[in-house]
Order: sequence, then structure tokens, then C-alpha cells
Amino acid sequence: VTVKGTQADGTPILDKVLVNAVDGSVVARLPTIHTAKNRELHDLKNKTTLPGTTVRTEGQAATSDAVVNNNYDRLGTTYDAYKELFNRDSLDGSGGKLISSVHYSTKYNNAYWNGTQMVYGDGDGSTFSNLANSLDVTAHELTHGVTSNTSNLEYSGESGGLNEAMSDIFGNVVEYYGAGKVVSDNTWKVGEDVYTPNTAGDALRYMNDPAKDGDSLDYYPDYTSGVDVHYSSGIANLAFYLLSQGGKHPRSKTTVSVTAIGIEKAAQIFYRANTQIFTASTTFAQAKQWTGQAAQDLGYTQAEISAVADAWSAVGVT
Ligand SMILES: Cc1cc(C(=O)NCC(F)(F)F)no1
Ligand SMILES: [Zn+2]
Repeated sequence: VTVKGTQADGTPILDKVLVNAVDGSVVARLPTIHTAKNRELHDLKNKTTLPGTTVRTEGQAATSDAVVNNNYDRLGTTYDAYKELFNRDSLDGSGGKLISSVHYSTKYNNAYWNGTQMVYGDGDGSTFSNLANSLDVTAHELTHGVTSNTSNLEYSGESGGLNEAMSDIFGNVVEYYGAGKVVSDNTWKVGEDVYTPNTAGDALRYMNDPAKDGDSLDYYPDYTSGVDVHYSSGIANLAFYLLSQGGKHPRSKTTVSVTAIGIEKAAQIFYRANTQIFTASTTFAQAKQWTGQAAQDLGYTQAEISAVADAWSAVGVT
């Protein structure tokens, strides 16, 4: 393997050739194994017709737009986290393109996955600053792409709540990875770096205390089919938090005490469940069963497998 040069963004360009040891002649050029991040960024210039103007593709130099450059970097960190933690090569496991459109509409306070690509609003500067700058928001949206390529959790009902929870969970697992694999209060806040720029310490959602946002659920018996998927996600978000960090329900909805197994083991369990066991119609009860199955498949101890069941019991999934 020889370094043929470096890409505009500094990553090395590797030449993989088979060389005749006697005369140094090139016998064969090895196929490029997908290690590129395959990023493709578009600028919507505050319009809404996707994907917009292509402004930066993989390996191209930074542009004059900091939002484009930041989102390019967040996508890179998200790609790296999925590769290093789960050995996943992009959305589809085969180096699929990471398509992102920024500056969507005007003062748009949201970001979304449209089934094919990510789309980011600039925010109105009060409820949100530019969402494309956020690592956990970017990883939240990219994870919708991972989910659609794997379990394909239906985006309604209980499976919809689980779909949203996968995005909040891996959004923050990527944030933890990007922070140098360090857990902090921010690891359990969703969108804290772009939510209400004039208010410190708050967040769009709170995985460790979902009801703190005033809408999200933290207890399965409170679930009804009319609850927005962004709020029923709180049930699984809190289960993931308790499995990672241990403890009891923050509002005493149950008295179950969960033993911590750490964020990385919890992430491995939820990743395997979402990518290898969950179906499109998975319910919260099946999520409890199948995350337990994932822990067993991963060869974790009986105590760790029991902690998975306890985490779901703690949020009322019996
Ligand atoms: C209510 C509600 C919540 C969301 C949401 O989660 N958006 C994705 C994020 F990345 F911007 F957070 N949208 O409507
Ligand atoms: Zn989402």
C-alpha cells in the first residue's frame, strides 16, 4: 500500500497495488475497499426543491460556507463512529452516499430524513440556531438512514417511537464518540448545541428525564397511538439511559433499580437489535425481548442480560 497523495480535506489517498518482488512491476491494482465517506453536500439557498446545488463532495476542499463545512465534518465524524464502533460502512453497510442538503427553506426550525437524504433548516435564531452545525442532530438524521436500510421500523405507532429513539440514541452515541468517548450531561441531551441559543443548559429532548421537555413519555402505560413518535421515543430513550448509567426511574413511575453496563455495551446491544433482529412492526415489548436476545448473541453475562430486561421494566415495559 503506498500513499499516492492526500485529499483536499487532508485524508491520505492510498494506492493498493500488487507488485512483482523481482522487477517491481505492477502485477495488479487492488479494488478500492469502501473507506471513503461518500459525502455529497448541497446548498438549497433557502429554497425547498431538493437536493439543491452540489457544493462539496468527498475529498473536496472546504467552501466559504461554514455551515456546509461543519455539516461535512459532522457527517465525517458520524461515518467514523459507525465504522469504528460497529464496523458499519455508511448507511447501507456498503459505502452508500451520504447526501445532505443545508439552508432548507427560511428560518426552518427542524431537520429531517426524506427516505433518501438528510435535510437541514437554518433555524430562526431563537428556537434553533443552524441545525446543520449539530453533531447529534446530524447523527440523528443519518441514523434514520441506517434504520431504513435495516429494521426499517415503520414511522408510526410503537415502531415509530422506536424509530425516533434509535435516532436519538445513536445521535448521542456518536456525540459521545466525537467528544473523545467521554460521557457528560450533554450525552443525554438531544440537540442541546443548536436548541434555543439564548438559553443555556436546555435541549430539545432529555434521554435521562424525557418528561422534562413537557411532552415526551417516560412510562409505557402512558403510551397511546395518538402520541407523536418524537415523544413516545422517550420510553426507549430512558431505557437506554438506565441501561448505560444505571439507577431508577427519574420520576418514580417504577421502583426498579437497573445495574449500569456502560454506554458502549448498551450501544452494541441496541445496534445489533436494530440492524439484525427488529422488524418494521416491532413493539416496545418486542424491543425488550429482542434487545435481551442481542445481549445474549453478543455473549454478554447473565447479569448484563438481566440489566437489559430491568431497564425496560423500569419504564413500564413488563
Ligand atoms: C416535535 C418535533 C421534534 C422533531 C425532531 O426531533 N426533529 C429532528 C431534530 F433532529 F431536529 F431533532 N421534529 O418535530
Ligand atoms: Zn427523527
